[in-house]
Amino acid sequence: MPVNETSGRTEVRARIALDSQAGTSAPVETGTVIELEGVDIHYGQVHAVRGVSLPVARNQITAMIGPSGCGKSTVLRSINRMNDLIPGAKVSGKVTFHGKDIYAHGVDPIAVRRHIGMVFQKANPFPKSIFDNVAYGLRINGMKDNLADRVEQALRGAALWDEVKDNLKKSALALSGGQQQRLCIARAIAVEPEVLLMDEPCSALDPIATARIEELMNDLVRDYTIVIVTHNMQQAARVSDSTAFYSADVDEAGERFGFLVEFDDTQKLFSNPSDQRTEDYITGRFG
Ligand SMILES: Nc1ncnc2c1ncn2[C@@H]1O[C@H](COP(=O)(O)OP(=O)(O)OP(=O)(O)O)[C@@H](O)[C@H]1O
Repeated sequence: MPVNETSGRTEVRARIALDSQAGTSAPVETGTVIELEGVDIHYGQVHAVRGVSLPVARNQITAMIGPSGCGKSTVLRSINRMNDLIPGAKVSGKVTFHGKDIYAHGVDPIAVRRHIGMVFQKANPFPKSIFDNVAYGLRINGMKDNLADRVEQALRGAALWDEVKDNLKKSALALSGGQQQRLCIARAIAVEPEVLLMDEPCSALDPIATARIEELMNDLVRDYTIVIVTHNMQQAARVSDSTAFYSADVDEAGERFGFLVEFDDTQKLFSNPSDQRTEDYITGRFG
């Protein structure tokens, strides 16, 4: 059951242009921030993910669940063009951000990632100070004014400020795993993205650190749209508003591929799924 409510924020984020040309058309404000339409993803000759369509709603948490290898992370990476960094990876179909195709000619993937940030499975702080980790994206994006304030705000936003405020010059590598993951969240939100993609952000954490991140997600969703990949169905049920359940199958040629089985309101998907395969998975009969 979703534990958060969509915030009644009155402030509407300024619509964002992905490139200079894109800024010329008046954007339409809708509840959908990102839309995947018939997305296919290849790794070289392997057609790993087929025909995924789903909307991502603003200021909500969308979870992606499913068995290992069904393509959850692959789909997640397609949302901010992280797959561009994998040799041989190719995304076809359409991924739009506020109605604009993020794969269109002329769209800068770095600009996409600035608006759609990512937090990875394993915390990956740079071997730098806590301050410099958070300031890193600000500096490379030219957001150098009020640097200390921005770093503080990001650390507060990631619920880490109180723990590190007296040690900002200390190496980030000296933090605990849970603190490192919150530092990575601070680093991601410092550049003020609109969307946060989280790829199994708690899988390396103990239950206490996991609970802190879940609590944090609940706070962050007031200001950000979140998409999380998780192996943990209970986590998806606890934190998300909508859930996408993926599975894998084998085609006539014997090639394994992942696909979206069902996408629905989290409460509905876990209590009354439409598809037998979802029911089998959530009740542990998947085999
Ligand atoms: N960098 C890559 N190069 C080639 N194939 C890849 C790569 N990354 C993923 N794949 C393949 O794509 C398919 C989907 O993998 P993906 O990691 O997206 O699944 P997943 O559902 O996130 O799995 P898990 O839950 O185990 O992390 C798998 O068959 C995998 O082997």
